[in-house]
Amino acid sequence: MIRIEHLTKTYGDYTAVNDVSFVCRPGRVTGFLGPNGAGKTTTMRIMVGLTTPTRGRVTLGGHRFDQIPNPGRHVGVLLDASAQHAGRTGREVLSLGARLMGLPAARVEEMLDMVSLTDTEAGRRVRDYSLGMRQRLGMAHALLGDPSVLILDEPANGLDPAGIRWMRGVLKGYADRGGTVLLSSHLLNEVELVADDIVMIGRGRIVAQGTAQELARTGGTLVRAADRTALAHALNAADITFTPLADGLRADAPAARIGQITTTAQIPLTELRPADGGLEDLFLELTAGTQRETVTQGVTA
Ligand SMILES: Nc1ncnc2c1ncn2[C@@H]1O[C@H](COP(=O)(O)OP(=O)(O)OP(=O)(O)O)[C@@H](O)[C@H]1O
Repeated sequence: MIRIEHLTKTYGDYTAVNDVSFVCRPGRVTGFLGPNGAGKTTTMRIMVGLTTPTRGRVTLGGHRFDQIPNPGRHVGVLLDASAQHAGRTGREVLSLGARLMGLPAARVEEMLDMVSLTDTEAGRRVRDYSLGMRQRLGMAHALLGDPSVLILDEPANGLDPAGIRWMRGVLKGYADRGGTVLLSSHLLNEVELVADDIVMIGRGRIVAQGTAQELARTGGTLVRAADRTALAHALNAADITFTPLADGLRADAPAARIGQITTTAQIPLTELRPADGGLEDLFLELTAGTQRETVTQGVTA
């Protein structure tokens, strides 16, 4: 369990992280989603004691990171795939980690195998690794001590599609065995395919959090009927807000509720389904103004 409570980090008069609170639960993957510069890395660095918070605190299994003896046995960390010593080989990086954590040498080979780094690749210096290979090595290092918590900053960066799928499988399997995973990304589709819970951050503040299903539902329901006037009238009568679309409308209520209302009002529907891109719309909407690009209508289609 990771518990983040009222975390704030300021640099001079700039607030990088602003009163952030959330919990990551065992057996679940928590996606930490936000555009560039939102405050994800800063939050994660505070979690593992690399940055001091201005206010608030983080506990991992009830303890601050710096109070955990042999932290690698409890918390696996991958913050920067390029942080490893460039002059060491992948195998040396893992062997050193294993020795520091008091693990048998066999664990190194096990991990190399798990992340599919071949014998030749493991013998190459990290400076000659591709970004994807560095991420694999970083994952091996994070999992080396068989920790119960994983903190990963953009771990899929640089991985090819097969690598991204592999990573998803590793994280899901890890959570299924009871592990706690926090994974950051600025890419929604990367997160929504693997996360059970999602925390969205924009300009240092949490803008939404909940289960992936809950947040997807906030996309509302797409509903179409031949008689649009009758449909709008029925929704108004039921106090359901909606947004008119070119050939239908998006109602701010679950599909089951809309179905109930339109059935009672005897309005034949031509379409009724959760609105497309619920999470994506929400992400773009909630972080609008916190992004560098201007989000214009139609871009999300
Ligand atoms: N040491 C520092 N001094 C001043 N500002 C900093 C420092 N570290 C981070 N920041 C600022 O804090 C903000 C949040 O940065 P952070 O790296 O946490 O964002 P992020 O969500 O991880 O972004 P990205 O997706 O681009 O990695 C940015 O505006 C960044 O410039």
